[in-house]
Amino acid sequence: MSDTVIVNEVGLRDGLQNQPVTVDTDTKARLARLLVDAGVRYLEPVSFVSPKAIPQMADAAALTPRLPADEGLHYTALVPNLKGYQLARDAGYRTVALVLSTTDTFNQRNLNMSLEQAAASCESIIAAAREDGVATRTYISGAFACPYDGPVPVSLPQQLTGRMFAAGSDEVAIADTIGAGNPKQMKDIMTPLIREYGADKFFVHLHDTRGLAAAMAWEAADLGVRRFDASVGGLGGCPFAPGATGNMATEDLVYLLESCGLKTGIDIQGLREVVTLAAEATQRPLGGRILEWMASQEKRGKTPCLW
Ligand SMILES: CC(C)(COP(=O)([O-])OP(=O)([O-])OC[C@H]1O[C@@H](n2cnc3c(N)ncnc32)[C@H](O)[C@@H]1OP(=O)([O-])[O-])[C@@H](O)C(=O)NCCC(=O)NCCSC(=O)C[C@@](C)(O)CC(=O)[O-]
Repeated sequence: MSDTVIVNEVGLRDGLQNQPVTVDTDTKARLARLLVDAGVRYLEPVSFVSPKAIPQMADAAALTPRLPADEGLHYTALVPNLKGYQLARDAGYRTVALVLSTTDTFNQRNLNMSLEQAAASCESIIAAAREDGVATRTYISGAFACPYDGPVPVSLPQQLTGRMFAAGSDEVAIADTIGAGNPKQMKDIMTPLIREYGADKFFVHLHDTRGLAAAMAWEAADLGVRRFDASVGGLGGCPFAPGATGNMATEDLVYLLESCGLKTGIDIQGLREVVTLAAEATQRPLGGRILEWMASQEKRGKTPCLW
């Protein structure tokens, strides 16, 4: 099992999409630069969605050419439908993230589609992307619980994952949208999926609503998952998922993984600078537990020693 982990930074997309303050394009570009300087190599900075649904993402096309172009960076754009896919492809994205939720209600609220319509829409996007040589990652949203209908059986995300792989999705991201899952559920969902498709096909996307994100991330890592989403400072949440608080903070995920011997290539001190700018831009306090601890050490005149 590899000890290298891909951490996909979704702060600029998931993190900023539901902030009451719309962060301007210039600041988003500065945040991206700081993230890359901190060692982040995978970023999901934009979504090509209806500006009426998510005004905070209306600058996706304008932001794209302003993102760092260093070698070795991997960008993903979230797309909710074929139109979004075409916009992302035309903007130059070589990987797109699709969204399929586990219930009719959630798909309806998020995409104005039934579950069946959303699944069929994902299938059309995947087919188009395959023709264009664009890679696809499909989010199975509400994999642990639906924000509207409550807990979902483990068979449901498994079945939708199978359908998306059968359609040709390159990867699947298992998402705990409202942070309602637990490590046992993680194990129950992921074990058969990993056995069937291989751990390297999966991302895990966690929200830390009830404080179990770190335990779930570690459970997934223990099962062999080496790809995670996270959001700097713990920004985030789907605007159409009541109760969705921030994503697992990138700095907490990095601390968890690195302290257990896995390699992320991301520097927590570097992330601190991103969090400072993100907090200023969103006008709210931000930061994971590890940053709180570091600040408390410094307050006592100590240099925080992480490892
Ligand atoms: C899917 C739609 C568009 C359906 O919305 P609709 O109103 O049914 O769409 P429509 O096809 O009737 O079009 C309505 C208008 O939107 C335009 N339009 C249509 N599509 C696009 C597009 N792609 N980009 C830009 N514009 C678009 C279209 O051209 C038209 O413009 P008008 O003629 O009125 O001027 C809408 O519901 C939507 O954009 N939803 C996005 C919702 C969203 O972004 N949610 C958050 C992301 S998911 C998430 O955060 C969860 C995740 C991934 O992080 C994982 C987890 O935690 O679970």
